Amino acid sequence: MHLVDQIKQKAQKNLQTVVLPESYDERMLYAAEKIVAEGLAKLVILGDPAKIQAEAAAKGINLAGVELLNPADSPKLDQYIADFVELRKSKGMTAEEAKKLLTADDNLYYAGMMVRNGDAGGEVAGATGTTGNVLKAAFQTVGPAAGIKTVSSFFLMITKTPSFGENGIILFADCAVNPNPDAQALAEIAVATAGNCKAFLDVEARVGMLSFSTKGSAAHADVDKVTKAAEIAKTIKPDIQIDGELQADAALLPKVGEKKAPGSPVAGKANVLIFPDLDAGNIAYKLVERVAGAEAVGPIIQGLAKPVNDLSRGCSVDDIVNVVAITAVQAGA
Ligand SMILES: CC(C)(COP(=O)(O)OP(=O)(O)OC[C@H]1O[C@@H](n2cnc3c(N)ncnc32)[C@H](O)[C@@H]1OP(=O)(O)O)[C@@H](O)C(=O)NCCC(=O)NCCS
Ligand SMILES: CC(=O)OP(=O)(O)O
Repeated sequence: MHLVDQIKQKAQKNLQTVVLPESYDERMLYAAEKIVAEGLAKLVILGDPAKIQAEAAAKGINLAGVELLNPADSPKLDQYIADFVELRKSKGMTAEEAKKLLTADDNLYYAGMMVRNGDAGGEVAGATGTTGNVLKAAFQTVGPAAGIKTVSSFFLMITKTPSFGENGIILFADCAVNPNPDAQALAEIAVATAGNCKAFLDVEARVGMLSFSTKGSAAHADVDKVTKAAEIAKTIKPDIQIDGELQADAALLPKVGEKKAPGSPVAGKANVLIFPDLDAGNIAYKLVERVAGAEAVGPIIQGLAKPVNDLSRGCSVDDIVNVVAITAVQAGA
């Protein structure tokens, strides 16, 4: 069964509530109709209910079964304002500023406080909002899970070539959050993504730490960062199967892996690819999606205390449905 269908089945068996703040993006309303029809999650959509209903009616979208909630009219608003002021008091947060953020048109902070307070199990946004804005709101409301220093992200890249990764599926990280991770952060990204490889694919990760060099073929500080990150990852998780630095061809193709990195436990069969920075990760996922025709599911955020997941502004309705299903599964885990 296709991975996305497996995830959807899990979501259907344990119905969770997901909040969608971006009612002002019509793709969210089309996705909501599908999510309810497929029984993937209970939904709360934030915004002016009259406006949302009018938009849905004009487009022939059926929102029966979806809760519509205007943050400005919510009985929880005052409690959320007080909680947010307390949460951000060391940053000088005032009640006035908190109210402004929690009733802002993007609804991102209100959605985050719903997740923080358990009024929704998870959140999906980013069809309209930039990743930076979605993440800032999530960091400030939900925050990192205990013990996590580096929140990051991964994509499930479902390629058309079964010989790559795990039956064609490869986890790419970090493609959305950390612009320029140092060796420690890169190691934490690798370890977190290896954990999600096991969680989502039920197989042990084989992590390729990517670079423009394989096993010393080039000498540069950027290469040193990647080799150091691989070493740090082994100290965080001694049983992790990880190798680097590796070029992408050495990580993915057995023949090239044998030639460039003989004896590597990962070369030629990596199912997790860790990119050295966000330039590489974000550009790579978009090229593999758009040029090679892979399905790119994500970005799935890893390391937050509760699930908040992002989207690309170029997402389709089905992309939203898929990420909501993943969020619901995470919320129910
Ligand atoms: C994610 C991002 C917005 C964080 O920026 P920032 O300026 O640190 O944001 P904030 O200051 O609002 O951060 C809020 C808190 O989260 C923390 N934080 C930021 N990034 C973090 C990370 N990766 N892991 C854990 N905590 C993080 C901050 O330290 C801050 O903590 P504090 O409030 O206790 O001081 C920024 O790194 C970014 O824009 N990343 C690129 C996003 C992007 O454009 N991706 C490409 C498209 S997908
Ligand atoms: C994940 C991502 O790249 O998002 P966007 O395309 O919206 O910048």
